[in-house]
Amino acid sequence: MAPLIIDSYTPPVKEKLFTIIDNKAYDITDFVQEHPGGAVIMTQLGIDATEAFHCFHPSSTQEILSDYYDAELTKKLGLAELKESDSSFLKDVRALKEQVAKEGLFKSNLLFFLLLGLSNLGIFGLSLAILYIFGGHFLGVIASAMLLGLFFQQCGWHAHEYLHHQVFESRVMNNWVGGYFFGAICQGFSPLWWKDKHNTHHAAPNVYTRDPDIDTHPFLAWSENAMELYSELNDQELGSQLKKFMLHNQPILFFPLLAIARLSWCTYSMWFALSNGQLGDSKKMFVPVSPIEPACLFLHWIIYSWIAVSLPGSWMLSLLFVFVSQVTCGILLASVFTLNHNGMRVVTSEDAAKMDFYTLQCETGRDVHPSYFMTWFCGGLNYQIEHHMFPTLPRHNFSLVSNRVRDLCKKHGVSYHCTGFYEGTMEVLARLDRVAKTIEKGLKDAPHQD
Ligand code: HEM
Repeated sequence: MAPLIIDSYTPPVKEKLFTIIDNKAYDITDFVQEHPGGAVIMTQLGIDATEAFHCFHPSSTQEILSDYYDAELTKKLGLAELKESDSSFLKDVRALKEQVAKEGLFKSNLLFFLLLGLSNLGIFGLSLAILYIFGGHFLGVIASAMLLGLFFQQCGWHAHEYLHHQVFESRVMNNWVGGYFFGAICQGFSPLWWKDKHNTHHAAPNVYTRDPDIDTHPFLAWSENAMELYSELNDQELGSQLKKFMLHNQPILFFPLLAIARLSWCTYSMWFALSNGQLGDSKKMFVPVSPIEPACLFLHWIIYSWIAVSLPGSWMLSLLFVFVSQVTCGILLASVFTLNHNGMRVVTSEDAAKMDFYTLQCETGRDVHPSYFMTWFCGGLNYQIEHHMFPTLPRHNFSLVSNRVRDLCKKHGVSYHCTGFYEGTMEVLARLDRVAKTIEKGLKDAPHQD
């Protein structure tokens, strides 16, 4: 199943950073620090990046690719002898992608996205109207704040699809409407922080140490591989005791943690935007952040604070408004988000290198049975497998390709998991429980060092 036979050629070129695109090797040693897409490029070092490359770039990037083509590297890699990928699944998915493009399914219906955006702004308007009329009563405040939480959640989905370039052909328009407007001003998330994290997740979903979405230690451990992170625990230290407590109770702590997810993402966003993409970590790769980002984020917090403090009742009602809107959004966003991959197979980098790009995407993703409500509520992310295979496919066309993806998976014996919202949530909790128990047992059985 291995997509390209590059492993055996790796040793002579270790000193260079390279990646393979369409059977050619590119020397990206000096380019990685300047890469406009940031650190995601590091997930594709020394491996076949063909699919990832075509997923993320406009066709214009192809023109600058030749600047990095390395004849010497190519010679060392013996690329002349490289044969085409031997994964029949990969070939079939490429053919499906061509067919889907031929049918025009990558083209978005702008009216659909306009109505979707307007209906969500309607939810915001309703939240404000309730606050205006019933803002002096705690029930009115709770109802308004819950609607605001729903509005925030839906803005997250809008930002997601625009920043995957599903909507407009113009990347600039997608970045403005989805990134600055829905993402930063309405939702309070930095579009670049999100892209940096989310695109890395797409390039390496559920790959241990590479996918930032499963890097939730010490709050939640998603795979037994995380055992190594607990091996140094010392019962005398408060920090260690706390980590053990979190691990032991992770299925119970899961929902309270979801509730603070939004605040955590907003904090990271602001930090990312103000630290020019480095999050205070000097080793993190530089991502140039436009000053428009922090400006939009400040605007978000000014408008939000203004709404909260201008409530007619006491300051307790203002606090209630903030609390309920944050918790509602955190739970609504994260309960969908965790269903996408959590509790599904987690692989090591070595395992991932042996899988082709699409097998990795299918086997680590979970679909949730679609209905009009579910697809709206999840922002189309209930078609997670299809979304990962074709990230630029607009939400309204997922249903037109999902059967074909499922059939291909069946034909090639690749896992395709689709379940209900409740059953998926139970799977996530069961995984948390199993991982916690396995790690605890491993720690108990490990020989003690004196
Ligand atoms: C030599 C190889 C590469 C070159 C020359 C290159 C070049 C670029 C350029 C010019 C952009 C800006 C595109 C735009 O204007 O929208 C970009 C963005 C990006 N690149 Fe690369 N890239 C390379 C490899 C990769 C690889 C291997 C990955 C993936 C895993 C990757 C992921 C991305 C992502 C996620 C973005 C951000 C896209 C967005 O803003 O929506 N790149 N790259």
